[in-house]
Amino acid sequence: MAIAVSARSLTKSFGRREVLHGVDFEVQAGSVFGVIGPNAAGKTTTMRCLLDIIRPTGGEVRVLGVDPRTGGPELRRRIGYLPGELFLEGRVTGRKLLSHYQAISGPVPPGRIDELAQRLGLDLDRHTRKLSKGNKQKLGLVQAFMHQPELLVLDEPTSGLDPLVQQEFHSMLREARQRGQTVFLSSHVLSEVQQTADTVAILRGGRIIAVESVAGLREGAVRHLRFTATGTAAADAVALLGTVPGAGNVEVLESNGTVTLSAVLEGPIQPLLQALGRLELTDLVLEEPDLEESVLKMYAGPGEGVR
Ligand SMILES: Nc1ncnc2c1ncn2[C@@H]1O[C@H](COP(=O)(O)OP(=O)(O)OP(=O)(O)O)[C@@H](O)[C@H]1O
Repeated sequence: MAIAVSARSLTKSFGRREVLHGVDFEVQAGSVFGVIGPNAAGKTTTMRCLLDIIRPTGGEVRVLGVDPRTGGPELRRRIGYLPGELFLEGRVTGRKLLSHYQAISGPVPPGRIDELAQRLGLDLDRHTRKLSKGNKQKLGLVQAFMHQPELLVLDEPTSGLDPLVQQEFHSMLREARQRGQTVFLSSHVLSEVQQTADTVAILRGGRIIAVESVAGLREGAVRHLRFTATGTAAADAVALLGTVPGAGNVEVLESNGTVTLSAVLEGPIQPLLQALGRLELTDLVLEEPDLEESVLKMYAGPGEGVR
């Protein structure tokens, strides 16, 4: 599959201080790639290198097959960029500002700006400097998405958005992916990346410490489960669960001829389902995996343990 964005041994220093220490990654075309990491990890710096807002000190970057240093306006038009901090101080309406951006970004399908603004609940006729933080963010999103670019680079896209608008944004991401657009986004929040990305990279202290498929993370993640069965002895149910790889922390409650077991599962669910198929179940709850714990393990450096 084609690679839409790549970085090889990317370094960036500000003065004598190196903040990216040799970052490597590849983003498959048509995928959603999420970079998560704590404050000052280097997420914004990496994105700025991709857009040639700043220049790398060393290493190699390719964006849509081009070196961003030589891509110029032609490459810029193929990208939609939402910066982490938007400065919208002009005395213009959102509509006017977007039509100005349109001259730079290239053609926007008719009706597209109004459609996006309506979906996000943004009033385009208000002056930009009077907009709240969340509404400025919406304007930034419309600007990034409006010309349906091949690549979307989104720095903390949901920051300041309320949960309903976040949902709408997630739908916009899904649609972009279905259209074959590539998305490179950053976030502090794993749950967001978990919902939207195919691949997640963990950036910490200017280094990529892990790149994982979200499906892989999900498979290795801890899930909580609970089930109730009839016609079985508690000891037999516990023994059965003991045959499932990755099942542990088993707790049992027996009452009125039913047995309720709760446990955690750290591994694939298929063996669990096979084992449970041998029981007469009256209830089963298998929670959505919490990837937080898996990622915390990655955040922790050698000897630091999980915080
Ligand atoms: N223009 C600059 N001059 C000097 N140092 C900078 C500059 N831009 C970023 N830095 C430093 O580079 C490091 C990485 O910053 P960056 O903004 O890339 O992190 P981030 O992962 O995006 O963090 P956050 O989540 O807080 O936005 C920080 O220590 C920051 O202070």
